[in-house]
Amino acid sequence: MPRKDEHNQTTSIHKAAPHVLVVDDEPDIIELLELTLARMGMNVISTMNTQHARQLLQSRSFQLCLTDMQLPDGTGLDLVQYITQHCIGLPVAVITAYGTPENAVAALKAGAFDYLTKPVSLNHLRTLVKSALSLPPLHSEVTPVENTNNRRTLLGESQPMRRLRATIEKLSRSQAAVYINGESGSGKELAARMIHERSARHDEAFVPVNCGAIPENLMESEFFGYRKGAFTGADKDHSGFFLAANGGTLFLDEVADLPLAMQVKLLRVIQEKQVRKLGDTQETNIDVRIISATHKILSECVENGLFRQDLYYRLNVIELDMPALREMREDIPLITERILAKICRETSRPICHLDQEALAVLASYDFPGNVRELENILERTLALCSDKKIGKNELQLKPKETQQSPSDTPITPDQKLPLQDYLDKLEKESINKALDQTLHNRTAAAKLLGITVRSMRYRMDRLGLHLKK
Ligand SMILES: Nc1ncnc2c1ncn2[C@@H]1O[C@H](COP(=O)(O)OP(=O)(O)OP(=O)(O)O)[C@@H](O)[C@H]1O
Repeated sequence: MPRKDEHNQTTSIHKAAPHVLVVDDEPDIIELLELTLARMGMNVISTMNTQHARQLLQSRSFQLCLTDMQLPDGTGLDLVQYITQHCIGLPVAVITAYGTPENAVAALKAGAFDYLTKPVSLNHLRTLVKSALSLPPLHSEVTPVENTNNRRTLLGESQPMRRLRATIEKLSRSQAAVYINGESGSGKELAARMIHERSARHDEAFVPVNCGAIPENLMESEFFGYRKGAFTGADKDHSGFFLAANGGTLFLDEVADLPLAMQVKLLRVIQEKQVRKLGDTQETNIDVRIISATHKILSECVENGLFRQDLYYRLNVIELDMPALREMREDIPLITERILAKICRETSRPICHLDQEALAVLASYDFPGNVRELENILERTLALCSDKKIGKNELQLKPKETQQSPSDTPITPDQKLPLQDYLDKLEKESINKALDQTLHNRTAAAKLLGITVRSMRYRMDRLGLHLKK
């Protein structure tokens, strides 16, 4: 009997059963998906082309859409784009042919929740469906003031911060690997937590790992765990980061610091979705979302041979750039007030405020350590001052910190500057010299310094240097 375009599994219809739209032109796959989903208690509607899928999406309400990539009248990607524009909040997953990872990445970038590879593994399908259906309801967090449920959020009302929060909201409705780039203290870990807390994985663990802080000889046992007796001192079983994060999110901070040998092992685990503890003979299936971050430029680490390109592509499906605090100066007063209120609450003291002059000093400061540095400055200030109104002197910013006394004299290490300040000064001088020599041609100056143009741009931004017009 010829297959009709639409199959309504009336036998399994239940009032509260989630509705799933399946779009595929292969009868075998439709049948497999219909059977599996019906057994999971879903109400399935199937169609074989994108045009009919659009009509169904317009006329009915669904809780999930599964679509093949290659369809007779278009691609699954078209459908993902249609859904992200017209059915906001509806998770859509694509089914890609084996060996076409670029399709999966394109779909994730376009806003797909996740992807399945053919031949479809029923285990993966079930996990995907359960995750998609446990997504929390969509809500807008473009304005954090509306955030009523006490979850931590990135503060700020500037354009970059509002855009960032909107992107985080979108990313939390996907399973894609996210790579967060930004300066130290700019909120990378907070962004990763926000993605996790707003995702289908919010009830499972968020496991943050500082890759730069683990001794190389312990890396494998820390990441993959071990069985009792695997080595001297292994007196009990240990889960390791991957198993601890199973079902949840693993946050790999300072990922550029992973040694190359460990990168190979990490890639294998991410690709296979299986982990084997040291001393174990069995692999365990894992379902972990990876979010990674570094203050370095990862693509440069790849260029320099310090980071594997294949792992870079796995981790960097979607890139999130954290703005530096000095790029959102207008937010400094608001963030300052919120941090002050928080410290006052935590230390049970009356709420205090900065006066206009003190706020102006902070608003013009460059914050190389970003919001973390602002937090430290305010904590120090409140620890030393009991007034309700805080003036600029109470902030105790050194002249260098207020950046009101730039010195043109060359500095040497004997001047006992903090190392970072000393290195920044040297870097600034070299860049300025190269720019002068090349009549402010950034590309030529970068070449002269033996760095890429991207690195040059990043360093100039970081040091607050501008090209002369
Ligand atoms: N926009 C923001 N609003 C409120 N708090 C922020 C914001 N950005 C950063 N913070 C706070 O600043 C501190 C540092 O943030 P976080 O640890 O997320 O930075 P990071 O980029 O991961 O730093 P590092 O690179 O050093 O690991 C945290 O207490 C965080 O809550």
